[in-house]
Amino acid sequence: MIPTVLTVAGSDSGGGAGIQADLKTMLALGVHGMSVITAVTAQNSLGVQGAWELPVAAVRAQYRSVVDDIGVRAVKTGMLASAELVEAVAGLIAGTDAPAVVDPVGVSKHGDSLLAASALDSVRTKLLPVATVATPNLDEVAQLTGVRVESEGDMRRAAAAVLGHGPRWALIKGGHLAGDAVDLLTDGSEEHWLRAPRHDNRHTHGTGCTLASAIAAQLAKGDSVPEAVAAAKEYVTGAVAAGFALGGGIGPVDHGWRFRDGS
Ligand SMILES: Nc1ncnc2c1ncn2[C@@H]1O[C@H](COP(=O)(O)OP(=O)(O)O)[C@@H](O)[C@H]1O
Ligand SMILES: Cc1ncc(COP(=O)(O)OP(=O)(O)O)c(N)n1
Repeated sequence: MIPTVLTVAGSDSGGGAGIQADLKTMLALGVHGMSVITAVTAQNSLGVQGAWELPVAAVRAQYRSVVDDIGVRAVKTGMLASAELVEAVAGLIAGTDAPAVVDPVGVSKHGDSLLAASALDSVRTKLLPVATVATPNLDEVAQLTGVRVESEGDMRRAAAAVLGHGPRWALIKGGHLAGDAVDLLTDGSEEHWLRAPRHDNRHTHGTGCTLASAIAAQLAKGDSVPEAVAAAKEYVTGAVAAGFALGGGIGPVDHGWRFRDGS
């Protein structure tokens, strides 16, 4: 049977990040993607023009509809917007027997806030403890732990600080550093460095959502966490290399790159 994966995230009307990126990634990796929408954004290549949260009851109802009937092999979370939604989703994940990939989305590439400042504490104390893998970028590491990463050497300290909040694994994404695109995956005892060439392509909208969804898809197919992250890194690297211009600003990564080049 085709593995099922659930994304709990916000909608990006431009189709490059959020729910739309997640479902495209899941299709590309051969799993059945399903969604719980937490917020709707009016968004394009230039930034976020508006955002509206859904009521907690609507989020809970979507989650229950999917999990109680269809079932999930992995869950991925993205934009959760408010403390109330973070806490509700953390509670739902705690009651679900499936690995959870938590992308603690804080701010978009354009600098638009996607999470209320008042929700940070709930992310630390409620959401990170139920994560199988947490995938913060460097801005999110700084927001959540106070650790500033300026070089690869700082990434171990960042990972230790994230693990201190309870996820089983931390994946520190070095996408915002100069040089190779290097990420660090660790559970506190094993350490895996994932290194890929940095593609000199400004069309990188959606990298974080794509990586987290790819990890969830691979976990649903039965990979271990290190195997899932390695496969997801390969997928996102190809998607960044093939990112394309759309609108007047930053275009999306290409979720369909494997179909287009025939590999
Ligand atoms: N220009 C790039 N070339 C290759 N890989 C990249 C590039 N930018 C980001 N990545 C990779 O994309 C993934 C997402 O990282 P990042 O962009 O930091 O996340 P976010 O979208 O949450 O800010 C990471 O694996 C990172 O190393
Ligand atoms: C609705 C929504 N969710 C998440 C994001 C952030 O996506 P990310 O993959 O981190 O990509 P960038 O925004 O950094 O390009 C978003 N923009 N919208």
